[in-house]
Amino acid sequence: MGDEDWEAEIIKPHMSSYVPVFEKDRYSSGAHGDTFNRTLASLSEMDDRYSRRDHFMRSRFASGRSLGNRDPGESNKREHTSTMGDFGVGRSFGNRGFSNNKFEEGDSCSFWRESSNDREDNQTRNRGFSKRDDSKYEQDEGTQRSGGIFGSRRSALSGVGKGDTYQSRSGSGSGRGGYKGLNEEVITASGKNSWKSEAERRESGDTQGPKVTYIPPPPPEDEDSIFAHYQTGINFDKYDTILVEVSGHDVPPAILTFEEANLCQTLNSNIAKAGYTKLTPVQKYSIPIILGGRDLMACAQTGSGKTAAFLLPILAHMMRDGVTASRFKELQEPECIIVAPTRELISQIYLEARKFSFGTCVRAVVIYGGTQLGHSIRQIVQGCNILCATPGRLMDIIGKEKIGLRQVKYIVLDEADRMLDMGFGPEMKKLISCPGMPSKEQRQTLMFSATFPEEIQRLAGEFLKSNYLFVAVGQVGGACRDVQQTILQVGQYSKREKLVEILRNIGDERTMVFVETKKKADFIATFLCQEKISTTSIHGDREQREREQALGDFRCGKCPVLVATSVAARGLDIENVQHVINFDLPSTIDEYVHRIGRTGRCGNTGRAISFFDTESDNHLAQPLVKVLSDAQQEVPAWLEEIAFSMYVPGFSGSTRGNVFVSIDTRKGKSSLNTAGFSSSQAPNPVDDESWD
Ligand SMILES: Nc1ncnc2c1ncn2[C@@H]1O[C@H](COP(=O)(O)OP(=O)(O)OP(=O)(O)O)[C@@H](O)[C@H]1O
Repeated sequence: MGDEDWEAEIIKPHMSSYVPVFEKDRYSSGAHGDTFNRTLASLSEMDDRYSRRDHFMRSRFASGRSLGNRDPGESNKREHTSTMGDFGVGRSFGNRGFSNNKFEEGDSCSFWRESSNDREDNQTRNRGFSKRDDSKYEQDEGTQRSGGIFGSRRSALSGVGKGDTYQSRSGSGSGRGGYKGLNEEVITASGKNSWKSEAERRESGDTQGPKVTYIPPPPPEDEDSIFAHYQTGINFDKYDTILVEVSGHDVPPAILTFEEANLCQTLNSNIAKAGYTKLTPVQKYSIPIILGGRDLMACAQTGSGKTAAFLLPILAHMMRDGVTASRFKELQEPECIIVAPTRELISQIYLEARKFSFGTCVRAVVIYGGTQLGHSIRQIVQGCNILCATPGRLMDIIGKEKIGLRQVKYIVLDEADRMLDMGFGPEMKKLISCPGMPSKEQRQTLMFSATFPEEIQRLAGEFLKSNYLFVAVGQVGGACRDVQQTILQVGQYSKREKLVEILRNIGDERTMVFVETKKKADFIATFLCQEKISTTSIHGDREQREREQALGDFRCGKCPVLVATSVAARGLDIENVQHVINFDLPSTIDEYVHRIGRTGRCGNTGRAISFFDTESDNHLAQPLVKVLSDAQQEVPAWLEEIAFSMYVPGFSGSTRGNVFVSIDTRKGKSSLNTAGFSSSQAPNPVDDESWD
């Protein structure tokens, strides 16, 4: 069957009554349910066709299931042949006739070759916006309460709202995940510079579309939930053996115990209630540096306690400086601003801030896109010492003059490499040049991540005092050694079968499955539900309420499988995630390191299995070999062969995957990359599609 047949076939709408587990409760009837069913029907139909095709593929190439044992050259040839014959290499289904409503309308082809049409910023184009009257924030714009991220890690989040719909992709603009891209400043009707990009306006709900009405549920108030935590793992003590390097002048000595930090009694009590008895290496070094008033860039492996490494000394300073209890005011002037790239991550950081500031007069507030703007403002005006925010919502609130920056003493960029890259860098630059923002000499700027590409480190200099310190725990950009990494050679047409096989073996253990695009996340989640594997999904096209519900269902074990795009790759700290599966490998090795870091946290062990498709992933072979060997993992011989074959000494042309030049062919941009395994500054379509 040729490409045309395939496309024509899969866009036909079909009815089906099937509703997957991950949305089952919601769609028993009504128009929305119909929509959803129709969508699923298309998927289901497509799935059937796909299965037949897949089956055809397998029977054509009887060894298709054991690609891992094949000679790479042979495998390449086979996969290539089958792809050419059936799906058409180089065809971009995604470029044909997709619009915002594509998913609901049954245009659900292009799961395998889609690119730009699955991107966040495409969905925002040509949407107008109107500036809302600030005073409206006091009005109740309607609520859509449901379970959310503010649950104890142990508590189940339940209660899917009645009448919920699966219309996150309906083009309403309400609560869509993504914001990115056009960063032009906007002069509003009042002549004020709103500091907002088009995408930010959409994130804030400041568009002509329906208003964002979602109000996240309040965080738990009881002490047990606030201090709920999971146990450190058997390898926690091994952190002590990791080499730490601190560069810069006049480095304060590391501390070895919490007592040495000389924190106030309330903080010490909170640390104890949180179950922290011993410092992790990044905490040992960062806490005295921050307490000493120095700027810091810290790079430490995933899951090794970076959040507390900045929160504790900031809180200690605030307490020492006699921070006053903030009270209701129209304009709040926080002492600390923490930014992170995703809504779920910033919510998590907020919960940590709330935990460590428990019993003090410090008030932390979180604001992020996809929620009602009025709600964010209401939270802020009640008092705000520590503001945790995603960049879009932050700039929005600053533009609305609800936040004054004159008192800012600390700025924290979590996932700093992501915050400074092409996607968020412009917002961050705007933030530090906002009127009233103290200069870098007058504030303390702190950056944390598990990865820090060199070019981003250079950019970071603009934000930091010249005498900043750099802490590297272990290999910069290295993977956590507590994660057992396995790379399997799996062609794209065998991936689903392999995934099911693995998940059946895994049983009920919590597993995150990463895929390349939002549509594919839905598709794979639906497919797994059809296979009777309880699954939910999180990506930037889902409404915020749905994203939080999905995360809640995953956290509490209701859905032990979470299919995610890169929106969930960084920072999320979920108890008991035992497995990460890269159904699709990410485009950069840094992203790989973050993804697999969702397991093996805090001294616990975990497993990561990645499907390596020789049609699309060869550029990752070299950096993967490096990451695997640095983490003392077994390196498959076939991967080494591919890595070796990709190596062209002295060549600096456009070959994707050359170790000396990293090129994102989808952007057509290249950047020098000495290690060959860091992300380029240019986000690619995959990145674009998944961030908010
Ligand atoms: N000293 C400690 N003792 C016990 N648990 C700790 C300690 N420090 C941090 N933790 C816990 O370890 C887990 C991981 O911490 P955190 O999320 O801060 O890691 P991270 O380094 O920021 O990871 P990522 O790079 O993925 O963002 C959290 O549950 C946190 O509460």
